[in-house]
Amino acid sequence: MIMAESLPGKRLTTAATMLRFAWAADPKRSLLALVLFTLQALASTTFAWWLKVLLDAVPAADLTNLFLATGGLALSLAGNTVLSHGSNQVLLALRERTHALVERRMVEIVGHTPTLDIHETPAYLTHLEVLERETWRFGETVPSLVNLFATGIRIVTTTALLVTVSPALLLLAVLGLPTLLLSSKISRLYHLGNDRTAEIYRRTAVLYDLATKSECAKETRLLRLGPVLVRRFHVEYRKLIGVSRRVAVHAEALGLAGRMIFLLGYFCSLLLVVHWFATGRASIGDVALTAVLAGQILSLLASSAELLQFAWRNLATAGRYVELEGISRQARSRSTAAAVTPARLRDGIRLDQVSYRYPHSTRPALRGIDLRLPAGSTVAVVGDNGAGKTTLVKLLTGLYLPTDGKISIDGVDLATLDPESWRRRTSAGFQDHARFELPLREAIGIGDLDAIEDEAAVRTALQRAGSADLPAALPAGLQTQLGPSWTDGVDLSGGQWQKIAISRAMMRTAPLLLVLDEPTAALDADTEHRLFRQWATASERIKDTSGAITILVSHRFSTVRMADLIIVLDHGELIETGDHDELMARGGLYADLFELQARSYR
Ligand SMILES: Nc1ncnc2c1ncn2[C@@H]1O[C@H](COP(=O)(O)OP(=O)(O)OP(=O)(O)O)[C@@H](O)[C@H]1O
Repeated sequence: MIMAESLPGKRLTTAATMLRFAWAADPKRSLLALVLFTLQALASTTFAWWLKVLLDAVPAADLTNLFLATGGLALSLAGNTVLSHGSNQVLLALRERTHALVERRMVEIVGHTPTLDIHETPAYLTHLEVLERETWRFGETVPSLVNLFATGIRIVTTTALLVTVSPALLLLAVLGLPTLLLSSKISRLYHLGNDRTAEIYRRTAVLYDLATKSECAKETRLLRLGPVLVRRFHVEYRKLIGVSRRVAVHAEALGLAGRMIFLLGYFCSLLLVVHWFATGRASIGDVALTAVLAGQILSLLASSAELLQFAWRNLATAGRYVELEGISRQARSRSTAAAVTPARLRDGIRLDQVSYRYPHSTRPALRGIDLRLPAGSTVAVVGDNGAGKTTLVKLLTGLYLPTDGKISIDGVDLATLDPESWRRRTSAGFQDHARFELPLREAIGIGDLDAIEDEAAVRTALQRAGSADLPAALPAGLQTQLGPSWTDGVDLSGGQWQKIAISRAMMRTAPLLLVLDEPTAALDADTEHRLFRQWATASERIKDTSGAITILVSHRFSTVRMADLIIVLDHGELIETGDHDELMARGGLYADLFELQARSYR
C-alpha cells in the first residue's frame, strides 16, 4: 500500500493532484489567492525594511528618511490588513468550492468502481473514513503553498537584514532548522494517528447507528441494549481521545524541543550584540534591530513549521484520495480494452478452476470451481451457510474478479468484458437488498435506468415479481415516497421491501443473467415456489432469443428441485452438480439435505 508520506515521489504527484483540484474547482479564485497571498508576504517584508530605515535614521536625525520610513511602515501595515481581509474571503470561497468538488469526485470514484474492493478492504475503508472528515484540506492547497513560499521569502529577507549587523547572526537561521525538520516528523505522527483511530471511529459510528437507527430500534429496546451501547460508546470515545491526546503530546514535545533550540540561539545572539554594544562594536540601532528581527525570525519559523505540518497533513490526506482513485481507475481500465457483451448467449457461462479469497482472508471462500452453466438454463445453488453461494453469484455478476482461474461468457473472459456492458445485461436481487428511499416508481425503475420513466415497464416488473397489488396498498400508488426519514414518506414491511427488490430485478426484460440470491427469503415458501415457476417458464420462453441463465440461491428444496441444474457447494468447493433426480440417485449431500427438509414437512 502506498502512503503519501513514505514515498517522496508520490508526494509530488499528490501535490500536483491537489493543485489540479484547486484549479478545476475555481481557476479565477486560485489565481487571485496566489496574487493576494504573494502581495501580503511582500507587504510584511517591506515592514521589516522600513523599520531598519527608521532605526538607522533616528541616531543620524535624518528627517527625510524618518518621514519616509513612517509613511512606509503605515503603508505596509495598511496593505497587510487590507490584503489579509481580501485573501481570507477568497480562501473561504475557494475552500467551499474545492470541498464540493472533492466530495463529488469521491462519489464518482466509489460509485463508478465496478468491483467491491473499496468497501471490503480495511485500508481503503480507512482512506474513505479519513477523507470524509478531511476533504476540506483540499481547499487549503493554494493558500498553504503560497503562504509557505511567502514565509520562506520573509525568512530569507529578514535573515539578510540581520546579516547587515553581523554575518555571525546567520547562525540564528541555522538554529531554526531543527524546527523545520521536525515538522515533517510531527505531521507523520498525526498521519499514523489517523490510521490508528480510523477503526475506533468506525466502531463509534457502528455503536451510534445501533443506538439511533430505526432498523435496530426493536432489538436494542427488547434486549435492553441502551446502557450497554452508551457504555461501549464511552469506552471507544475514551480510546479515541486517548490516542489523539498521546499523538498531540508527542507532537507538541517535538515542536517545543525545536523551538527551545532556537530560543537558546536567540538569547545568545542578543547577548552577543549587547556585548558588542558594550565594547563599542555595535550601535544601539543594531541592538534594537537584532531584538526585533530575531524575534520576527522566531515567529516566522514557528509559523512555517506549522505551515509545513499543515501541508504534509494535506498531502497525506490527498495521498489517500490518489490511492483510491488509482484503484478505481485500475478497476475501470478494464472497460477500455474491453470486449463487448454478446447480444445473446449461445454456449453459456464457464468457470475454469475459479477461486476467490477475500482481501485479508487467509482461507479462500471458493476453491478450484470447474463448472458449465448452459445458455437458457435455470440453475439453483445450494449449500450450508458460508459455503460460498453469494461469493459465486458476486463473481458471476462481476462484483469481484476471481483471484485464480477464469470465468468465460460464451468463450470470452469476463475479466476482459466491459463491466458496463455486462451490467446492462444482468439483473440481480439479493436478500440483503438496499432500501432505496425514493418514490416507489423510481425504487423499482432504477432496475433498468433506460426505462425508469416508463410506468408500464414498472407495472410489468411488479407483475413478474408477483407484486402487482403493491402500489394499491400504498397511499400515493407508484408515486408514494418510500422511507420513514421523509415527512410524507412511508415505511414498509420487510416483505414489501423485498417485493420491491425483486421487482427491481425484473425490470430488465432480456437479461443474459438473472441472479436471485435468496431474495424471496422473507416471502412464504408457496410464493417463492410460484414465482420461481413463473420465472422458469418465462426464461424457457426467451431462451431461444437471449439464451438467458437464471440462477437462484435458495435453502428451500421445493423450489430448488425445479431447476435444470443444481450446484452443491460445501466449504467453498463444488461437490455435486446435476438435476434433482440425478442428485437424489447419487445419495450425496444434496439427497441428505433434501430428505432432512422433506421429513420436517411431513
Ligand atoms: N466481505 C467478506 N470478507 C471476508 N470474508 C467474507 C466476506 N463475505 C463472505 N466472506 C466469507 O466467505 C465465505 C463464503 O461466504 P458466502 O457469503 O459466499 O456464503 P453463503 O454460502 O452465501 O452463505 P449464506 O447461506 O449464509 O448466505 C464465508 O466463510 C464468509 O465468512
